[in-house]
Amino acid sequence: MASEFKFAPVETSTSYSDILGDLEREIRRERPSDVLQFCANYFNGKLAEQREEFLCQSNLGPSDLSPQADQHPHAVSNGHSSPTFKFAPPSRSSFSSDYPMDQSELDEDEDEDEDDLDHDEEHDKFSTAAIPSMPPPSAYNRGRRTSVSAESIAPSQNQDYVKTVIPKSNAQKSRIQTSIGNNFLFKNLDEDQYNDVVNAMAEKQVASGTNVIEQGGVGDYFYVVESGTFDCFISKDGEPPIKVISYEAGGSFGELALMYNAPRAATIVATSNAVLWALDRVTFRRILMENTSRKRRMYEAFLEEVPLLRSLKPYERHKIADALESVYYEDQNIIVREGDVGDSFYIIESGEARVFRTGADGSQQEVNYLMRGGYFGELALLNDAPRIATVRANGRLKCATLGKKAFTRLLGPVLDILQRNSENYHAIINQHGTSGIPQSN
Ligand SMILES: Nc1ncnc2c1ncn2[C@@H]1O[C@@H]2COP(=O)(O)O[C@H]2[C@H]1O
Repeated sequence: MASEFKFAPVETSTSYSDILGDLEREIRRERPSDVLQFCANYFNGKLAEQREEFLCQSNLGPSDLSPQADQHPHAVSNGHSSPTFKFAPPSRSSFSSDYPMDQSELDEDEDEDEDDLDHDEEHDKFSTAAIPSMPPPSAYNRGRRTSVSAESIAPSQNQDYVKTVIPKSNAQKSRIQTSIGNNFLFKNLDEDQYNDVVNAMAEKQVASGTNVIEQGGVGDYFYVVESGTFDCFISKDGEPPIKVISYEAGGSFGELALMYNAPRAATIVATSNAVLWALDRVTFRRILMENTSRKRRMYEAFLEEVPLLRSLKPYERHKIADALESVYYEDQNIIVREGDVGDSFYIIESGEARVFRTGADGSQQEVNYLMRGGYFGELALLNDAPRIATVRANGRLKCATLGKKAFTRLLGPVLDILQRNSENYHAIINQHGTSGIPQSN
């Protein structure tokens, strides 16, 4: 880890009122819709210029500030539809691309130096016609934190917030509605919050092969996919980038850097021409962050314990956490009924459930018993077939549930385990003359 580099103050003849005068002129000229964000970016730009000036004066190059940069691969853009890479390394030693920080670090981090905003080259990578104009991005000091505070750290407590409003046609609004309708992060918004989010979103047309986010860059936007596909790559310790996940319509990415004031944890590349809705950092933090981090924290420990999900990477479990809903049942309540159409998958958070099948003589036979961490309801979803068993609460029961779409999208990596286990059910069927029963683990 590089030792912290301290900037010596640069002598400047610019007075406070000159600075404010310049800013005032810029604001009149640019007429930004988000004045606060514009000011934050403006001062960051100034700060970067000042530091560059200092670098020139002291004959330091950026690599002197970020010594790891040269040790990492910088693959070259080929400009075609295949992904292009240009990775910059995360600059914080505490940062891990699996998951940047835990909550205590987050709190500490927030107390310590609040939000910071650097400009990023991301703005220049695709059409930003719908995004309020920003000062030119600075390539300086990538991924390194500056201490310009852009917005409150406790977003919900910020009363002075200036809302971002990007005018939209009804057609655009309805496209946003469709895009975020399947995304769990937008569930439970009240009407005002929903309107604020729709108003703040900016449409971005992205050409295939574009790096929308670059690992190590600074977070400015959270993205929801309207159409097209994206791949996510992580590069670690000079090794070749590894593809960790793909996104399609309704998917979202880019939340981590905004939540944790951390460098971008991964590179996201468009694998087809695509349309994104970009939500600025201030609006994301004010409206979506609290709920997202609360849900991830809530399910984190539990999902780690679920045997089925053990092989998943932490980030894959976080995506599942975003999509989960907890449901409660009283003793003897039926959760799924044999013969019904299945639309949900269940993991037991607490309590117990008993599984029954109708035997050849029409009687109910108990065929399985499930406890915390056990799962059921996957067969109907996997096979697009009616439920083959009834599951009943044995005492009070709490389940975390995933709908069919989320199940298909998020449990892809454990599909082989699910299928293997379902073959075990068939062995049970053949042995006992009953149809298959979901196995707990
Ligand atoms: N395994 C992963 N680790 C970290 N980020 C990931 C991972 N998989 C997907 N991502 C997404 O990639 C995004 C890169 O930008 P962010 O760090 O802001 O947010 C990140 C996540 O939304």
